[in-house]
Amino acid sequence: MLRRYILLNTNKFVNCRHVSQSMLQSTVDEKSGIATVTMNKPPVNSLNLEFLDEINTQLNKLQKDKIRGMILTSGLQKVFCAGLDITEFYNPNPDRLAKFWTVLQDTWLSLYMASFPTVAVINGHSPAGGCLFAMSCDYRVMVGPKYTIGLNETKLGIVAPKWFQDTMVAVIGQRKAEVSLTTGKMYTTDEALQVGLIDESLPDADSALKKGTQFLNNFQRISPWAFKMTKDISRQPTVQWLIDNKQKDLDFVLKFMQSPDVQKSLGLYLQSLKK
Ligand SMILES: CC/C=C\CC/C=C/CC(=O)SCCNC(=O)CCNC(=O)[C@H](O)C(C)(C)COP(=O)(O)OP(=O)(O)OC[C@H]1O[C@@H](n2cnc3c(N)ncnc32)[C@H](O)[C@@H]1OP(=O)(O)O
Repeated sequence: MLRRYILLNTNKFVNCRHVSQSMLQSTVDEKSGIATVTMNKPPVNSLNLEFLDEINTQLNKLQKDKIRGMILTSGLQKVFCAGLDITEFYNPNPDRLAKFWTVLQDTWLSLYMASFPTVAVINGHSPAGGCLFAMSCDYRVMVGPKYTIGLNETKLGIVAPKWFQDTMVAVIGQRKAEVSLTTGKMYTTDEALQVGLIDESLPDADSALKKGTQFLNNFQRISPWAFKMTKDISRQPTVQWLIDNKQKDLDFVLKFMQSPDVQKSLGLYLQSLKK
């Protein structure tokens, strides 16, 4: 269904096609063909099975609609995305955990290999899976200086899977990624800019959205086909492992997450979050 829609929040698009509205709001600017996808799952945009499924469905729809670019951002006050929903891992139902992990794999492949250019406007904290989503976009603009971003899995007593790690290596390089991953480092906006984890830092969400749009406008004069082929060649080494090893990756997660030591660490971490 198409209807005129004015996006509330900080984005000020008029003349937009409203694509969907639930935990995810998506609007397409009719003139530029740029979609703004806003995650809106209070309190922290944690990625559970249903939310991931919705994100993946939306990404596939935008691809079919042949949009010219996408901004991924958050509708929440101070969190871009808190990463994977830890309750999916704690005392899990194995069938649900398997579905959850498979949808995560598929969503990451859809985002990382999107046929259109993508920008993450990181308008809040972005730990773990939130950082993965941001790193999977083609450009990152972060609102500073008070938010943090990074792959903090070791701090939870868990391990970032190979494809999370490879995504970080592709952005900041092997050495910096190794130190960052082993220490579970959360970077401030300034540190993230210095290390190359983000491309730009802006003082407020409005200017960050403008910057993101400016980046996407670069592609007005670039053939979508040339863009996609170039991105595929550049990203193929990072995605190929997961494409070839989806079942192996899933089996490992199922085993790892059901081990008593990991469950104990997760329980303690969840408790500390509640405090
Ligand atoms: C082989 C490998 C196998 C598996 C690999 C698994 C990989 C996992 C990658 C991940 O993404 S794990 C998730 C890691 N995420 C985090 O560590 C983030 C934790 N959260 C925070 O640091 C903070 O919540 C925040 C900075 C994002 C926001 O802070 P604030 O605005 O102060 O909110 P609260 O901390 O008060 O949280 C509100 C509410 O939300 C709950 N919550 C927060 N994060 C999560 C989460 N990721 N999953 C589930 N629930 C979360 C928190 O417990 C609070 O709940 P209440 O019931 O107390 O309201």
